[in-house]
Amino acid sequence: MTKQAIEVRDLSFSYGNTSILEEVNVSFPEGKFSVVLGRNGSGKSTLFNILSGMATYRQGSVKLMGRERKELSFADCAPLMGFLPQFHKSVFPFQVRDVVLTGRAAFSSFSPKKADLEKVEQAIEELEITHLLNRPYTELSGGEQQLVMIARVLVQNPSIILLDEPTNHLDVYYQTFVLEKLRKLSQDKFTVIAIMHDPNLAFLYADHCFFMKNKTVVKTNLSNHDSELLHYVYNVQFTAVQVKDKTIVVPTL
Ligand SMILES: Nc1ncnc2c1ncn2[C@@H]1O[C@H](COP(=O)(O)OP(=O)(O)OP(=O)(O)O)[C@@H](O)[C@H]1O
Repeated sequence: MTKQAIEVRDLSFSYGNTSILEEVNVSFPEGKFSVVLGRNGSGKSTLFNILSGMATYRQGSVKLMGRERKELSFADCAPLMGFLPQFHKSVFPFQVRDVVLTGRAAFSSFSPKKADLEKVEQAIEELEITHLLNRPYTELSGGEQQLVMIARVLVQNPSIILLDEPTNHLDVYYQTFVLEKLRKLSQDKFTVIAIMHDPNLAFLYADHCFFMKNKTVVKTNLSNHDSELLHYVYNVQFTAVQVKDKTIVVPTL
């Protein structure tokens, strides 16, 4: 049986009196690359903020590797989950090397060890951003900052990697580069869960796609590529076309 890295049961969440999530039930399988899609404001980031512990839930259950999320301490969570939030602005001109190193903070407190520095070098090399190593983070472009923040999550080496729009600001080369990397990480037994906006990139790279609509994750028997499901989620008519063994969808003209 497939093991679930995250199990969400009957989760509801409100900001003040405004209900954002209602009765969400979803499980993200371990060692797979899952993508969450849905229209703007459908609650994707809110769900991720709850999964990552940035927002606190009062109704329902969220289990990470079988353990209730709100009962886990910061130290419990660091090896379990790394999170790339949607917005990450720094006002301090720290060098890229130091920003990435903060991903090891939960493991090394204030005195990084040789192994921590090696992990930083390795992540920076893996993401092909060695040329940025000594640059102030605040002077980087949006896409460069995004890559630095992905490296920061990787050095944490968590079992579950949660990314809110990881391809934000990235050019086509880096979009495919990062998605390849995420797919490879899932093949290496990491659980990768990302929010994305492009259904085609999700279909090309992910093992599973989940759609949010009407404050919850859609339960459906329809396949991901089904134009009927996509119409329901996005209120746009889609035409599906076959490219080799892949299905691609385009808005119907
Ligand atoms: N801190 C907050 N206080 C009040 N309402 C909020 C807050 N954060 C988000 N919301 C509202 O919650 C709803 C869901 O927002 P959320 O950011 O989760 O959506 P999303 O699906 O991630 O959207 P997008 O695709 O645009 O990033 C929106 O209506 C938003 O205005």
